[in-house]
Amino acid sequence: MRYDVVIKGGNVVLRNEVKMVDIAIGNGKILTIEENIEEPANQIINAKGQFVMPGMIDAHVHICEPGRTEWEGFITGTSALAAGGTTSYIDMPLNALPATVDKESLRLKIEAANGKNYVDYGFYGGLIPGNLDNLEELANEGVLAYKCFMSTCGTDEPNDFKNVDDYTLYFGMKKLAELGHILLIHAENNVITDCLAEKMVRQGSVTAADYAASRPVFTEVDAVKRALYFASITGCKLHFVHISTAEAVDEITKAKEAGQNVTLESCPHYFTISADEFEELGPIAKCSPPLRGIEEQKQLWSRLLEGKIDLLTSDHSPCPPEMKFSPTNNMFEVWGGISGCQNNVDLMFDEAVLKRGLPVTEFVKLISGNPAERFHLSGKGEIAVSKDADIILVDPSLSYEIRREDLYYRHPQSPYIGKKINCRVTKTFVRGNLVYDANLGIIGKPIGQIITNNRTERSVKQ
Ligand SMILES: NC(=O)N[C@H]1NC(=O)NC1=O
Ligand SMILES: [Zn+2]
Repeated sequence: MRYDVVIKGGNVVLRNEVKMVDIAIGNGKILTIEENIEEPANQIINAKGQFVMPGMIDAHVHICEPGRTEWEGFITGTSALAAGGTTSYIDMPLNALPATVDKESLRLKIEAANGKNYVDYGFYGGLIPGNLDNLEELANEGVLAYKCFMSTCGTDEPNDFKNVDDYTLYFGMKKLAELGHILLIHAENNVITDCLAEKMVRQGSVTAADYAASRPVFTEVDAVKRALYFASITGCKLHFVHISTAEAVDEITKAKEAGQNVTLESCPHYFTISADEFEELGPIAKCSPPLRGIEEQKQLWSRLLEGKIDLLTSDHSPCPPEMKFSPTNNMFEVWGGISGCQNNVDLMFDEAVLKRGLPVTEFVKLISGNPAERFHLSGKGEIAVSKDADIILVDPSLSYEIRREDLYYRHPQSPYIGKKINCRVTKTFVRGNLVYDANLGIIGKPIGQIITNNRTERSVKQ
């Protein structure tokens, strides 16, 4: 038979081993994995010396379309994802307008996304005060899970997202437990962080260090513990987003060991940018929870290397440059969110695998296998026969410097500009289609397809 693509001679990262084998692809699927595939193919890729692995599944991305497309749109955001070695992502229910909190707003998202994605995509629904009765319709329309904020969020703009109160958190969990769905939680104690922020601003303490001090470690840990308790009595499955402290990881690990259905993610910036560097970089590196001190960062690294972190995600949360600027250098006034989704794979492969010796099979679980399993993306997350051919090539000997002009974001800003990375994503295939090549850039039309929560088959609505 004639294959569409054969990837030859790479170090292929399988579930539990790395093997030098060829991969044959047809109809978007992996058809054969063998040494020396000789059958003809329309496209033969020489992967010698490179790692061939499943593409990243970035389970935490904020595409701000519709409503705030000037912050980040599907075309620009997913170009960046493809260039960074991501082949699927899940879009957060906030930062677009309206926020994705009911059937109508989800339909607007689906409509806006249609035909504009270079990689495959799914959606989260939001849990906010007042939408308990909309959770089921969101499930029926195909959301992959739900997200809520325990810290303060949102603006006064109509239909923007809102953080939960404890009533909504508890009864939202009860409802989602009935629906069998996962609730993602941004865990920070809003009362304490808001009061500390107000106090800091009142006394004119508005530097990066002051901002970080207004969101201390214990405010993350406290929120994690409260959510775990609510989940233990409601039976809701939880996933904690962007965990920034070892103590929070430890609380979640204890709950897992006690039998709770709970997972957690962290993001490259918590491992690669310290609080001191935040002070030097300024607003571009502002996020919440804030970047932590070097000692905390070391502890977080040790948790990652011990296998206690389930997923790596970007929390790509972009905005226009003017929102990252304060004329009075007031760190509390600028947007909290880091543009980073183009440098998940290379940055963390460099830091975790090349510099710290994390086995590449474990790395692949963090970026692909675990998110696929957690969110039931059944055709994805692994290089295996019959899986989608969502495949990336990573050259471990190609170093490069991140330059502004190479970023595909709507606004090419990133705390990583100028950073040298000791490996490079050279090709990205989505269901067998080459969508990015390091020498050619983004290739062809946006071919990304929607992934819905139909658990038996992936339904494609395009
Ligand atoms: N609204 C929004 O994107 N918030 C994100 N930004 C960030 O730094 N943390 C978040 O949760
Ligand atoms: Zn986020």
